[in-house]
Amino acid sequence: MSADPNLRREIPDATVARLPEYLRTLSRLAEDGVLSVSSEELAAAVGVRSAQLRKDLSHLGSYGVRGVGYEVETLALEISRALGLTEDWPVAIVGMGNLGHALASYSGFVTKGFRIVGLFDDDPALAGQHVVGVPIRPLADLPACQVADPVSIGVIATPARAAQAVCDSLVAVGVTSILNFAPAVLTVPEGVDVRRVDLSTELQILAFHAQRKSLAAGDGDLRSVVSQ
Ligand SMILES: NC(=O)c1ccc[n+]([C@@H]2O[C@H](COP(=O)([O-])OP(=O)(O)OC[C@H]3O[C@@H](n4cnc5c(N)ncnc54)[C@H](O)[C@@H]3O)[C@@H](O)[C@H]2O)c1
Repeated sequence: MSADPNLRREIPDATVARLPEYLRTLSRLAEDGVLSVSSEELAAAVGVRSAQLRKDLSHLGSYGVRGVGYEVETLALEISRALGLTEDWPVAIVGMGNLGHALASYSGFVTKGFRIVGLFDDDPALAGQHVVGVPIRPLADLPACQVADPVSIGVIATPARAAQAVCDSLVAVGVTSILNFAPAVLTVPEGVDVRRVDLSTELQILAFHAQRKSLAAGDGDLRSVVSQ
């Protein structure tokens, strides 16, 4: 049942994208005192086929036990390890407006191994304020902070027009993982990973599917509204 850390790099991206969902479900089961779970039960709870789940978990070297299934805590630990969540990930957030405040205050980060070590904003009115015990500093302080407590992951929550410059500042101090909330496409050197979170894209995809369902149900009114 143990996962070989060397297998990490061989886990397909599509599987990696499903692992957080498996982990979330396993954590809920553990909280409910469930000790073991079959692949069918876990797959149903997550909303994937059980063959898919078994294949995903086999990439971690985790095959379960016939007739018993998977031990909930062991599997949760294996997935956490595969995702790198058993390590400590120091995070800096740049842009401490509405979104930056909400992200910094989200306690779920802490329990998943992400530790906020730096909060940055160029608005002098925010300088010196504390969120979750961390002071907000101007971005010019980033290099000094990087020496004191190096950042692994940078989160960009500034307006789009500032995002590339902020990204460059993060890359300049050696940050190689960036989560970008700004609606801007960032250019980064090789070896730097950028993931973009875009709520409006997700909403547009939902709207597309909602429209499809309405059209399939013969809702002619919506068709005329959409085509205007
Ligand atoms: N991805 C999503 O789903 C999602 C959701 C909401 C908002 N957003 C985006 O997140 C960003 C932040 O949104 P918000 O509502 O928090 O905006 P906001 O205006 O409340 O906050 C932006 C903050 O960035 C700071 N800032 C601007 N330029 C900076 C720079 N060069 N260096 C450091 N700090 C700088 C500003 O002083 C401000 O405090 C926007 O780009 C917005 O479009 C994304």
